[in-house]
Amino acid sequence: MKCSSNRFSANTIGSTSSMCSQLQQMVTLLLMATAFCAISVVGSPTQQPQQLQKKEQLELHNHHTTAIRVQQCRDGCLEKFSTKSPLCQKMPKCSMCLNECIHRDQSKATSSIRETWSLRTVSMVQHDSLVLVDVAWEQSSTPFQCLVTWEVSGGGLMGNLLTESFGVQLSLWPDTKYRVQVTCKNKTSSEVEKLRLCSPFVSVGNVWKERRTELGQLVSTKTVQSHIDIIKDCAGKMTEYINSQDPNTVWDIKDIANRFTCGVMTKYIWGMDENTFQHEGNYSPTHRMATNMLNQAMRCVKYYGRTACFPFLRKVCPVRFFPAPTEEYFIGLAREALQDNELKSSVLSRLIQLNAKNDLTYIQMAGHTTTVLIDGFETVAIVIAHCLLMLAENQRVQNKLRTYLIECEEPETCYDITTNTYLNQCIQETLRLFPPLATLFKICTEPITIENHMNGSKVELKPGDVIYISSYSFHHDPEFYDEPEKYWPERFDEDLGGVQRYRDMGVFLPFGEGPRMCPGMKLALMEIKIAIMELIRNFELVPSYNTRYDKKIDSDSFLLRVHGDIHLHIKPVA
Ligand code: HEM
Repeated sequence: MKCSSNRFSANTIGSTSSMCSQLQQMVTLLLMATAFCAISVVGSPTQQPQQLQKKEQLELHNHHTTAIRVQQCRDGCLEKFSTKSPLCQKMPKCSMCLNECIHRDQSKATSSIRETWSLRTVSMVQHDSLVLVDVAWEQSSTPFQCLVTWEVSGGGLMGNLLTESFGVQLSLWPDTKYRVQVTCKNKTSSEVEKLRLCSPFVSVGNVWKERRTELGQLVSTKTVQSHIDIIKDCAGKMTEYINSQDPNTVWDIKDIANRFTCGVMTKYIWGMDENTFQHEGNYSPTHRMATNMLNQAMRCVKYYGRTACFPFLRKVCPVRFFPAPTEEYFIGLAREALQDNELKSSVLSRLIQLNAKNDLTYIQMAGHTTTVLIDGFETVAIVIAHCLLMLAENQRVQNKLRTYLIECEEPETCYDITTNTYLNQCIQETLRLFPPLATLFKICTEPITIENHMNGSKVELKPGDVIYISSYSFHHDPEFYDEPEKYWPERFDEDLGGVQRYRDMGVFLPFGEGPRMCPGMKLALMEIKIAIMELIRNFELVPSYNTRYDKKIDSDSFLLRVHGDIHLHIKPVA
């Protein structure tokens, strides 16, 4: 009897020995009359398909591909552990890498697998010239997919099958020693990804606190302030791009705004200079990936809406939030950028600092980079586009803003997002009319009774209740805002109480409210301000023959935005 193990038994090897003695007793009894069976449990419930492929490769090319093995091992280590870990990092240590990796995997493994699953032989019965062996493992509430492989010990004949049940019957030769392996992966987590789960948006409890604190450092006031020049530089490229085209061009300003925010984000996060304005009629590689990622996320949110009453459908037919190739792309990007000796952005440096403190994995670090990108680039672009549309339609406001920007005695105050300038008022008024996230979702954590002051009725809420708050409804309610459909930035004048007055009433919520309030607000506002300043100082925005005046909202989008393209003329200021 042999209980063999394998490097991919990362989380399981430790348990094998304890199971082994159990099995030995059972098997010894049965085997005397029938067959020998050596069983090892391989893998963990969360193992990814990619790892399965690696395992197959590893075993198939056993003697020829040491280099590949070492590389795979290193990749595995870096994903599982962290950049801090000296494990598998340096070329000279390659030969030791595999052993160290296995060793570390083993020590990590023991506890987790014992809690989660174990493998056992239920029966072995001789039937004619074969032995029918029932092998079973523990049931789980999460959908699993398991690959069962068996081979004659010492190499040789092999069979395999894929199952979603918790046991299989194998037909084996008698008097033969077999090695049976079961590798399970959690269907949900492998098909519905790694990066999304790193966002505070989808986290709760202590995990949320950790993720939120980490992310907060990547978008803190200090970090944002230190990136003003980067944002200005991208805004300068936007001006050059517009100037390089025919002044009579009818522009799709959503597209312009998107190129701007994507350019800012690639520089802000990875320190990469991808001039997103150079790829005319096309997008830069990162812009393309980000767009694919976002579009799929939007489809997924829609799917969640449609299945709200039948959540079990999501288990039967899971839909990815981010497409797998984009996920691989951004994990690769993060890994490369973080391994580079010269860290090219302060976000990367912060991630390394966080890693030193919290021992983050590559996936977690990559997760933070995609959170900043995906939560930021489209929302910010939409606000810029809507603001430009409003300014084009309201020449009075546009002229007043331009005069203010040109005459601004202390240009530095323009970059201060807290001072109540006319620029800020124009942006806030845009956010009021078009809050990109028009509905907030909250989960009740303690019992509370909410009273309707209009008619005295009461609603009792209990922990776990989901609350939807329509910021859009508050923003458009004539009870709080005079002529709510009018674009009138002066409503936020300091003399009238400023934005704070509406926030105090709880009726101005473009970035949400409470502990879950948007952590990217400062970054978003800084980008919007710099883009609007640049364009209004240099250009006049004029509606074109096909500008949408009806402001019909895109009913197909999770983010609130005007339907279709937003067309405008952008003419150099005379
Ligand atoms: C104009 C642009 C943006 C708008 C209008 C916006 C709006 C919002 C809103 C309304 C929420 C929900 C808040 C709540 O439930 O109370 C939110 C959450 C969030 N936003 Fe933003 N956001 C913007 C840009 C960004 C940027 C640039 C980032 C990048 C870091 C970001 C990251 C997040 C994250 C991670 C959450 C979840 C926070 C949590 O659950 O703790 N957002 N955002």
